[in-house]
Formats: sequence, structure tokens, C-alpha cells
Amino acid sequence: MSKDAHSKPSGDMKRSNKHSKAAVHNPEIQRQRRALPITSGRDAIIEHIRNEDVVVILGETGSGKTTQVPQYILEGGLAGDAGMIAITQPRRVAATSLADRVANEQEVRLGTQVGYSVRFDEKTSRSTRIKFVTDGMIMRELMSDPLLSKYNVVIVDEAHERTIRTDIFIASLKTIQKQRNHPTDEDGGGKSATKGAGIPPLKVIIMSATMDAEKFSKFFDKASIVYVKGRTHPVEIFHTSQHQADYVEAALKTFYQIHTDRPDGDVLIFLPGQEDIESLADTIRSFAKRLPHTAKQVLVCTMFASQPAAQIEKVFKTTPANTRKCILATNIAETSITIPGVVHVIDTGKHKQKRFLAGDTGGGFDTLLTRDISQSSAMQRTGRAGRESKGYCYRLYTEAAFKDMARSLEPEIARVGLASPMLDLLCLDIELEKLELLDRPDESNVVFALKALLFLGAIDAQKRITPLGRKMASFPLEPSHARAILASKDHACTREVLDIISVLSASSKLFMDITEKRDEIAEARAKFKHSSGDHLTILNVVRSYEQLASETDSAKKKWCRKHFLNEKSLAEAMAIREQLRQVCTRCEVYWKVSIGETVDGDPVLRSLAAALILNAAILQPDGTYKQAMGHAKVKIHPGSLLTDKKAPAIIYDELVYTTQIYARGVSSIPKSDLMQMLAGALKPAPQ
Ligand SMILES: Nc1ncnc2c1ncn2[C@@H]1O[C@H](COP(=O)(O)OP(=O)(O)OP(=O)(O)O)[C@@H](O)[C@H]1O
Repeated sequence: MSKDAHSKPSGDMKRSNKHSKAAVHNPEIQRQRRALPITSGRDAIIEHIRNEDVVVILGETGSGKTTQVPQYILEGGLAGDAGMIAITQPRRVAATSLADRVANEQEVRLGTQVGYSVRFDEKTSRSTRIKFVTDGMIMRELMSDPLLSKYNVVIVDEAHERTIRTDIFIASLKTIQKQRNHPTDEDGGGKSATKGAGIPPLKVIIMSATMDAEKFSKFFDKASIVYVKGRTHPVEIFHTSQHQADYVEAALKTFYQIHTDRPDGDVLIFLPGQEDIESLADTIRSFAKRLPHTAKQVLVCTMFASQPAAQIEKVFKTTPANTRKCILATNIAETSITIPGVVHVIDTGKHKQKRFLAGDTGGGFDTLLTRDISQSSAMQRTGRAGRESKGYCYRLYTEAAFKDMARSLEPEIARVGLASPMLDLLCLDIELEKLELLDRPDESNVVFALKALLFLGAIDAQKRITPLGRKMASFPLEPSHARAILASKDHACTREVLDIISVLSASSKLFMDITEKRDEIAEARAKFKHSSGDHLTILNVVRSYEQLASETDSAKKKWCRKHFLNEKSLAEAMAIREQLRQVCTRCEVYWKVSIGETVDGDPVLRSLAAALILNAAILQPDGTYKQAMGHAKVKIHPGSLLTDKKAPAIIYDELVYTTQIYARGVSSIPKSDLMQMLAGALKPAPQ
């Protein structure tokens, strides 16, 4: 970093610094900044961005792209005097931790010149110039500001992850650029081209470590590609000599070895999901308890999407003296972030991947499958070591297995359900089918999503969004869940439906399901049980939990443990409910409307059924269930209250695929109601 950049902040920076009295000058951070490999390319990067509308920046993990490029843009005056720079991230933990780091580097208080915006949390102010934002939140911003007029520069980070939102966002950026940068061109967005007149041009930067740079460059009409060489510190990579069938066991053994024989430094272990993380965390904790007091101690931390943010933050805290931190994480720790202290990375080579499983004759559903990662993910995981000093990466697979991995992950748009992104786009008057995308989704997935939106009343037969669809899109929820809330208005039970949907939207399951303890669990939960099934049982749990409002946290936890309920999930659901109540108020849905203390849950089930019409199944003479709107045979999950009940017609929250297709979160509804709904589903949507 040249001195110049520090001694000539833009006028606006000086202004914002006034608000940042809490900021501390930290010479060590400034030294680290100057030592980053990207520093030598600073002037070239600034020149490219100054002269071109789109720049693709490729660099190794840890070279400094994410933290430095937005600062170069600001310091180089490329965002104008007051324009903002948005930098998108696929994950919230990356957005918040990076904003914190960049605020420190800029020596300002987080939320002033540097801020962030993630779902349910925002730290920005009028002086914010650099904003880290999740791709979901920037898509929401598009709804109120379709030309992103407050941003002069948008940086899409980790573009190689190819999340569906990133892909759609990149496509939208291309359209916005035509409108803002060439408002008078014939092809500059057609009729709407003039919309962009008067708004400063938009610069777009696409960044990643290991992506197919040519593809992005071509998409943006041969945009320049800038390569940033080098990484801060080397990482030594080890592969196993043989295939490891039990990756959890192999991770445990590797951790023991590191703790006894390898250099100091914290350990980050990548595992596919929460269950593996929790079971390995328990084992390592009991190993740690048996360590003699004189030995180096072990502090276990976990990191997965459904954890409350405060718990995830613990991962970033400094490790106490004479202790080795062991962090067990899913791929939420894979890209962008720096966890201070991590020297060793253990990579199991597995992750959970959301996949849309198309049925044999039309229908389909999203499910999570444990899969091998790609080479690009393996490189990202390796890159989490060697960020502050030399690092080590222990891959629990052979070198040959690494070579056999796909180069990069299949884009999400090719493998997940599309109803939700299509609805968001329709709010912007954009049809996914007409959008110029990096990769096109499968035609059958598009048709299935359109069918779902039509049945939910979100679009009409001409594929136009309905007023109901617009309201559905205002909720940060799957369209079906939003539909249930809106249907509750007609059945005067919004309070109850919000309770249930909040629990269903929490990232972990409310009901613990331990196969060997199913009888004990059923007994402990008997008092919540509702004969119609799981949804009204959830409602009974929420009602009982609310009665504990004045109790201490530990009393609430004890109560949850006694009933085999997941306290984290209930606490998260209460926070989500608060947000949803606010959205309801904005949409003129009065959330206080309630069925009261009554046990008659019919209005609630009717509201849910309106939303879950595609998730309905009918009992067959042979005792199995068949989807009402598809042809898949489904079984009720053994964890459901209705598992052996043979209800004639059911609705369910989701299908999960293990050895067969199971319906989870199941309630029984009158078959006549279901038939009536199916018959009415193709009639024009209620407005
Ligand atoms: N929170 C932090 N604490 C300590 N050092 C940090 C922190 N954040 C960043 N750094 C330092 O800055 C370096 C560059 O980080 P940056 O996120 O900009 O890299 P990157 O090129 O975007 O890599 P990646 O794509 O892997 O995130 C890190 O390797 C680390 O040395």
C-alpha cells in the first residue's frame, strides 16, 4: 500500500471520520494491510476500475481482494464524493465479520463509514460508504430501488459459488448497467432505458478466487480480467493415503494427532452438517475434560447456519492462553472469512447440498444430500489456513480423489426449486425465463415453479404477478409460508399461523428426534399432542413456552430438555415471529387476530392447507400415500405424530429423501376439503 492512499482520503472520508470517535489507530493492522499480496497491484486495479465499466478480479485465497478492493475504490475516489460501494456476500457471517475488519482497517466505528446489512440485522448510517451485504438483502433492495441508484460501485464477491441469488443478481446488474450507463442506447434496456437517465453510471466488479473467469468476462462482453498473484502465507497440504469410510472418525483421529504432535495454532474442521458437528463436538469435549491440567487445554466451538449469531461470534474471539481452539464448521466458514488463530484445517471433503429432486412424472421437491465437495471448495477450505502465519491443511481423502472431484460446483440455479426467486423477480417485472443468465435452469424446474406459484395464487394464468403474489413477496419466507400467513386473514387466526410458521422458519427442528428414545419422547410430549398432527402440536408447544416468559433462561432450557424440545429453535422462532409481525403490520394483516384459547384448530389447518396444496397426499388402499399433485409415493416420517395413523388426507411441510421419500411435519385434513381445494386451485387467484 502506498503512503499516498493513507494521506489523501477523499473529502467524504474526512467527514465520516468525525463520527467515529470510538475508532482506534492500530499500527499492526495497518502493517498487515500493507503486507498483503494485492498491495502491489493496487494502482493497476484502480486504473482498470477507473477506465472500465466491468472488471473481473481473480486472486488466490487470502490475497486481500475482499477487504482491500472496496477500500481502494473509496480511497481512489472511484465512487464519487458521496456514492456508495456495495460488496455482496453469499453468507451473513462473512458480511458481518468482513465489515468489522474493514471498519478496523479504516479506523472507523462499525456502522459509520463501513457497515453491513444482513437479514434481520443492519448496521449502517447516512455516512456509510462501504456496505457489506448478503445477496438476499441486495435483491430485496432492488425491489424498492430497481436501479440501485445509491450505489456507484457494486462488487460481487465469491461469484464462483454461483448461488441462485448471485446468478440472478449478476444478470440484473447487466440490465441495470445498460439503463444507467447507456440510457439513450436503443438496446439499453428498451423502453425502460430512459429510467437510468440522470443516475451516475454503475461500475461492476466480479471477484473470486477460483472461478471460471472467462465465463464472467464473456457474459459482460469481454470484460477485463485482473489476476492478483500470491497469498499471504504458505499452506502445506496433506492427503490421506487411503479412502476414509468414516470421515467423522478420521477427523477425530487427525485432531488428536494435531493436538499431540503438531505446531501450535487453532484447528478448523469442515463437516457436512449440524448432526456430525454436534456429535464430534461432544467427543472432543469429553477428550478435553480428561486432559491433565498441565497439558494444553482444548476449547470447542461450533459454527453452522442455524446457530444464533451471538454464538457464532464466539468463534472469532481470541483463544485463551495455553488453549487450542477447535472449531467445527459447515461450509459457512468456507469462503471469505478469516478466523484469527487458525493454523490447521481438517477437510472431510463432504458438504450438504440442496437439490431439487424431480419426480418421475412432473412434481418435485428440495432436499439436502451429503455430497463430495468440488476442487474449488477444497481450495477455499485450504485457504482458511495460512492467513496470519504458515498453515497446514489435512485433507481426509486421497490426492486421486481430489483430482476426481468436479472442478467447481454445479450452479445452484441448475439444482434447486425456483418458486421463491421467480416470485421475487416477478415483483421487479422480470421473468426468469427472459433474463439473460450465466446458465439456464432446467425447463421442468421452471414449469414446476410456475405451477406452484399459480396454485398459491401468486400469479395468474398469464404468468402475471397478482396483488396477492406481491404481498407474498414482502415476507422474507418461502412463498408457501407467506401464503399461509395471508390465508390466515380469511380464517381469523393470524396469531396462531404466525406462531407455527415462525417455528417452521427457524433453522433447526423444534422436535428432537432420537430413534432409540421415541417412546420416552412421546410420553414427555403427550400434553402438547393434538390429534390432527404436528402443526397444531407445534402451536400447543408455543402456547406453553410463552407461559414461561417470566422464567429465567436456565428454567426455560430445563423445560425444553424435559420435553425433548430444541430451545435454540424456539428462541429463534420468537425472534423471527417479531420480524414477521412487523411485515404483517406493513401489509395490513392484523397479527393480533386470534382464535383464542379454543382447541378447535380447523381455521389454522385451513390456512395451512391453502399454502401446502402442493404438499398434500392421499392415503391409498395399500396403506401408502401418494402426492395429490404429483405421483411420488411418500411415507409419513417416524418422527411425526401421525406416523401410524392412516389419516385419509394429509398435508406436510417437506419431503426428505433417505432410504425412501418421507413426509415431515404432517397434519391430517378432511379429504373433502382437500378435494375441494384441488378443484378450485386452477380458478383465478383471490386478489
Ligand atoms: N478478521 C481478521 N483478522 C485478522 N486478519 C484478517 C482478518 N480479516 C482479514 N485478515 C487478513 O487479511 C488477509 C486478506 O483477507 P481477504 O478476506 O481480503 O482475502 P481474500 O483475497 O478476499 O481471500 P478469500 O477469498 O479467501 O476471502 C487475510 O489472509 C488475513 O491475513
